[in-house]
Amino acid sequence: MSLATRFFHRHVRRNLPQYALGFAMLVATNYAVVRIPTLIGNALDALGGGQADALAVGQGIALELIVWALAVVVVRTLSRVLFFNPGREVEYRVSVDLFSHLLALQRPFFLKRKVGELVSMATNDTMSIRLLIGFAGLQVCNVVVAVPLHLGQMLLTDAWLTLWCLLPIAVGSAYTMAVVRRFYSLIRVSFEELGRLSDRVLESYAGIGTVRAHAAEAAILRHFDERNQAYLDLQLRLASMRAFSMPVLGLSGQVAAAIVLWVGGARVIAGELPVGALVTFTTLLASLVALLMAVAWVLASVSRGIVAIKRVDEVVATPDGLPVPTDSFTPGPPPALELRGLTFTYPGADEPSLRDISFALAPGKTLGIFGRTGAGKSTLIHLLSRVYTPPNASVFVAGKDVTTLPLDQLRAGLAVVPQDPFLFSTTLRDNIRLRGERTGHVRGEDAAGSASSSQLRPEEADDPRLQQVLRAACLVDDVRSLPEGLDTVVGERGVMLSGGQRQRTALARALYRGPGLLLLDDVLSAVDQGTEVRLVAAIRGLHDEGGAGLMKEPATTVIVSHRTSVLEHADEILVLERGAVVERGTHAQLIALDGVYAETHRHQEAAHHG
Ligand SMILES: Nc1ncnc2c1ncn2[C@@H]1O[C@H](COP(=O)(O)OP(=O)(O)OP(=O)(O)O)[C@@H](O)[C@H]1O
Repeated sequence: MSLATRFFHRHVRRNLPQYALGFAMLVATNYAVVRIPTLIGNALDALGGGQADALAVGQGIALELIVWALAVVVVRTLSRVLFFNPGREVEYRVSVDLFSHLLALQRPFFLKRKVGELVSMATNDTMSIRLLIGFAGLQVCNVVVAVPLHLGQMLLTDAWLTLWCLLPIAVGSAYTMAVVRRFYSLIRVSFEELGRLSDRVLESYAGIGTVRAHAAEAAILRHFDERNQAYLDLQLRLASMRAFSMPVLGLSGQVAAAIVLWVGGARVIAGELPVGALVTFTTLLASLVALLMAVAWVLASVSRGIVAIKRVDEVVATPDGLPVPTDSFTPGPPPALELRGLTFTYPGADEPSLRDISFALAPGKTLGIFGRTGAGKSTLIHLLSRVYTPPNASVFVAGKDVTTLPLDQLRAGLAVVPQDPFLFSTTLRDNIRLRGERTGHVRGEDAAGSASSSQLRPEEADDPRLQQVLRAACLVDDVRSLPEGLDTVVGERGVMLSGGQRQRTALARALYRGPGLLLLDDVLSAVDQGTEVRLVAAIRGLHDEGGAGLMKEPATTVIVSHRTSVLEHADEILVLERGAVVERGTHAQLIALDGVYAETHRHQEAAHHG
């Protein structure tokens, strides 16, 4: 199926009735527009003919003119509404389509495409599509209706004159088409340049703290200026192309008008053409030239719209890269977790980041992952949470190969707290509740109560589960010190919070969902040792605080850390080096082994006590 057909079926087809009605309105508008000059010509001929009832005839025609003019106002307005509104609906559908597909696309896609480029696409390109479908669609349909009607009426008025004036108009139109073709090729470049410009702005904004800390404002401004200048140059080239094409078409219209006066005037003098017919003809010609000039203008919108449709389609047609699920998964009780000889190489990398990793973790048990920086710890978490897809038959959750499971089902049963968690610029409460629902093996008493919304008012802050989670994540004192407590808006990406508070908020978010599988990627790196001890105890004890715990059973937990104190109570610890397991066992076994883990433990203990 071609892109045009696909786009039509997906986004435009359901508005066909409106377009059909709008088209009928255009026919009516143009019929009236063509009829008016004919009436004016008839009135002039009646008045100049010297008959006794000339005045009455002229007045009758004047009244008819008023009726037609009013009709034009009504049908023209309707035709605009019937074209412009669907244009907005199409823009809405394209935006939803693009956004939902972006949500489905996986990490490798976002490594290739810049955020600014995608933001520009979601705003600038969708707007260009709206202009194509609404404004340009109206103008193009108008021309399709109006040009034959105008030419038909001109031919009826005087065929010979019509042929004469078509010549310069054809030359002007050919020139405009050539300009439009060049215009089209530059539009794509201009869209890409705008994407790069947006990306530069976003990146500078995101890194504004670093820029200021290094007094790098001038360098950043210079980079921005380069992109901005490139964009400006392109826009100026496009504007001058458009600026030239209009007057050339206008000139061809003036030449045609001069020919009409020259040739037509001679025929009027020779008595071969009534004056009224000449007036009708020149009015129709002026209207035709105005139409063609509007088309020259609209063709720029058409070019932009077509380029935008292609660019958006490239994203929407990008496969999500996920294997087709053949099995299903019901989020619920803590699952068993197993790795069988997992080896993984990042797309485009030469060396594997994980080599032949195997372990089996029973439901509710805790696995610790220890290793130096770059050892592959986060990669393991990425594969368990399926940020990247592991090779077939290497990662098993509840005995099922994760590559056979639908991603949404798998993710509904797990919670991952990444190393550098993301907070939304909303309240602390909404950041913790996030989806306003829970899916895991949570206690029954409040499972129903808070599933509905993330819009709790302050007086409803006593969602018991939220309070439990705040205690577990050691956030109670922090919440008290915030100006509006849980209703404090934490700023862009949580700038109002410290690194440790952000980490604990992300931990609270994960615990709130009561996941069966909990994946913690070095989440305690920014908290002090005292808080760490309390957090570890809380994560381990969530299920058994004398029946008041968050979960019925302990979650199956994978916890990554540089600190041996965090991993002390894990049921098994894997020590990774350059992607491979070099030591494994419980804390006590690893200390007895006296390898890299034991050595680090001694250093950390000495640092802590010394
Ligand atoms: N997207 C990627 N593409 C290619 N290589 C990557 C990618 N992400 C990580 N790597 C490489 O994989 C290896 C393991 O990285 P990983 O982030 O898993 O280490 P880590 O143990 O979590 O380190 P740290 O403790 O510093 O977070 C590193 O050599 C890293 O350069």
